[in-house]
Amino acid sequence: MSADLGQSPSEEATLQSRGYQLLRKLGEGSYAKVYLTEFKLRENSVGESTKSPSNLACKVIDTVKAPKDFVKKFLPRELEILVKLNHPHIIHVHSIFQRKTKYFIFMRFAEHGDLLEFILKKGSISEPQARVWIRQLALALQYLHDMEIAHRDLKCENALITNNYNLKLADFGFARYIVDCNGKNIPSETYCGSLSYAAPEILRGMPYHPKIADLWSLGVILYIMLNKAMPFDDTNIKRLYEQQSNKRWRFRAKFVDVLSDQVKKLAAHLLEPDIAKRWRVEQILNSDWLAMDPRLTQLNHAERLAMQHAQEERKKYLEGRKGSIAVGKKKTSADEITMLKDPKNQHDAAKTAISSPGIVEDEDEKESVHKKK
Ligand SMILES: Nc1ncnc2c1ncn2[C@@H]1O[C@H](COP(=O)(O)OP(=O)(O)OP(=O)(O)O)[C@@H](O)[C@H]1O
Repeated sequence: MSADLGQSPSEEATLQSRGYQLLRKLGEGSYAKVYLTEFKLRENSVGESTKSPSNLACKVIDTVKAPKDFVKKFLPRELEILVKLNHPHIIHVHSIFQRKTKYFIFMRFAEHGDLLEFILKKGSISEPQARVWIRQLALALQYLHDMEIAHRDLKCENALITNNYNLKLADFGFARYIVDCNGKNIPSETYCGSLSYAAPEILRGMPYHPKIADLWSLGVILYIMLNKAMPFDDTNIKRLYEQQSNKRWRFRAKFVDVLSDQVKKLAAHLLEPDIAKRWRVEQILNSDWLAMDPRLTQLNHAERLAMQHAQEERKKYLEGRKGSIAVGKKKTSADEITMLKDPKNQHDAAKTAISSPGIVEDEDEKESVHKKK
């Protein structure tokens, strides 16, 4: 057993025969561990690698170690949603395997880790950089919401940063479809995610609109980016709710004078306790703040393609729920492995992007990016 990697020799051998080798642990969540992985594509008849190895991240979920509720309810939803997503600002899932009690989700490796780690290491985010990243998250959210999916766990730890300083939304462990097959809204009743990012309507404990609650969490992320601090004291739920409802938050003294009125306005409209008044994703994308960088007012090719994809997927979903994934139902023999998402036969919206004049291009994504100096 490779203790650090939590792998048995047979598991290691099975993954290696498919070209995957776990290298080291990158992070850990409630029921999953994430590892840096080397992937060697085997293409010729004698099984030799014809391409240089690439790095991926692998999220390993052991259903034996997770609670029943998670395995029966949340994990199947996460897998069902992951296989459908294809957006330049959502972490690209390369392949998904099941072997015995474990699920292996191989995805793009984000070299600069998550946004929380980044802020803790490098400090608060400059306003121009926050503008690029909030736009990327807002577009990812618009895509999900167009597909009638709510994320329900938006937080800095679930926003990953690539080598080119692009932000990718990750972790769909609490995501769910929010309409039934007739397109009727199903309000959420389960409290999900992290308290610090939870909207006041969730804390009230009543059924809530998950799309609107996602926008509150985005407001918390915006605040954290700009202040390197949390907007509210969350050590006591009652106090947290009271602060949220009475808009008792402010920008830190050392930032308040340097931040633009436009970003302050956006933060106030997202951290808005009244759900009827809280800004929707389109209002963020059309805000004066984003327009301060004219390059960010246009969609690039990949972003436009992804929007079309969302409409098609929404239609398919409403026509009938196809291809839902049954977790843990199938018994597999020692070396048998079930493939839930194949690395082949995928088109990657992120790789079909074209450039816009004046925008710094990413090697494989060609998105808007401001480099952190
Ligand atoms: N693709 C990736 N590249 C680099 N690091 C990653 C990647 N995916 C996840 N991580 C790291 O692993 C951590 C845990 O991943 P993830 O949030 O998917 O697990 P989780 O068990 O669902 O977490 P949680 O309990 O918070 O919901 C992330 O916060 C991040 O630091």
